[in-house]
Amino acid sequence: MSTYKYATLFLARNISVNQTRTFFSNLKCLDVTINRENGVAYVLMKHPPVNTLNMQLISELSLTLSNLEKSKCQGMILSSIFDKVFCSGLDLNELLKPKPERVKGYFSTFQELVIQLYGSSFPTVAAMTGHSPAGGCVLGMCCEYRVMKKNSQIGIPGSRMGIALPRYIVNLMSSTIGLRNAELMLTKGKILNTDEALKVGLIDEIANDRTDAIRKAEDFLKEYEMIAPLARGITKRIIRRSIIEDVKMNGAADLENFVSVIMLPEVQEKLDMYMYNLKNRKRD
Ligand SMILES: CCCCC/C=C\CCC/C=C/CC(=O)SCCNC(=O)CCNC(=O)[C@H](O)C(C)(C)COP(=O)(O)OP(=O)(O)OC[C@H]1O[C@@H](n2cnc3c(N)ncnc32)[C@H](O)[C@@H]1OP(=O)(O)O
Repeated sequence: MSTYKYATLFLARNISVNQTRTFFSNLKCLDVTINRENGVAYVLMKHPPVNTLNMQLISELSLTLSNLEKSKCQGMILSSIFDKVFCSGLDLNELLKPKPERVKGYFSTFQELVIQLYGSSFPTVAAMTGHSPAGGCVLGMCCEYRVMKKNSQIGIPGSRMGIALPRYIVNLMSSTIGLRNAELMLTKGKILNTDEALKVGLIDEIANDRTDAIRKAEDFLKEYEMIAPLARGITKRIIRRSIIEDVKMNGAADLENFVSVIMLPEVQEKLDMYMYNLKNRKRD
């Protein structure tokens, strides 16, 4: 990230660059810094133009989470350097005309990332600086708290793309917004605006801009400063155990099933049309 962007991010919140340290310098799609004073990690996605989850970004997120676990970080804010988009979801190019082994590896890496983020021992907040469709929504749901910038959109359009979602994604959505809302949202492939998302509990707070989103994320983490990390972590794992265990038990079969559906000609046709519409839609 440029010095200018660091300055705007940190100075806006009264944190000087000297109070932070760069955690990794060799990441291509992420900026990771840790505030020395409170041990909070800022993990900012920076994969232009819209933080599409290609293999590199997924792998870097996974590596970063492993390292944050080892470093005993006190909390993590997952965000984006882009003002309009938090994360545009999985890379549609990976889903179009895929080789079975490649697409299997891709989904398996994403599935592992989901479990890692969902099961992390430290508190996690998504400061969603903009749109968060599909995989972006999933990253947010894996965090414990979600702040989203106003006038953004969030949801999982799987049904609209002709794709039945894997079981762990359905479970994740159900545990976030309840079974009834999840059923309505996922069967329709509904995308919600910020107010609708707040109403069903898909997000917890609305922010005016990215600085406000980060500040609200920090406020959430501050509430844990006086809570024993071990007790907190164990409690979180107990609450989240059933989804994690379910993926361990059924993830492989789920994946096989999912890959065979993705390869179907009618699904490929639908995805192709979806991509065509994305490339040719009127930009706002
Ligand atoms: C369906 C598969 C189910 C798999 C289930 C497996 C696990 C479950 C996980 C949950 C489900 C995940 C499924 C997915 O994540 S599939 C991806 C779905 N994502 C989307 O539908 C988002 C599509 N993108 C947008 O709506 C917009 O790009 C935006 C994020 C709102 C940003 O709009 P804007 O700022 O106007 O930017 P552009 O639209 O111009 O985009 C710039 C550029 O990037 C390309 N692009 C955008 N998103 C993707 C993507 N996900 N994959 C590949 N490419 C993407 C876009 O086409 C533009 O390219 P060009 O400049 O060449 O036109």
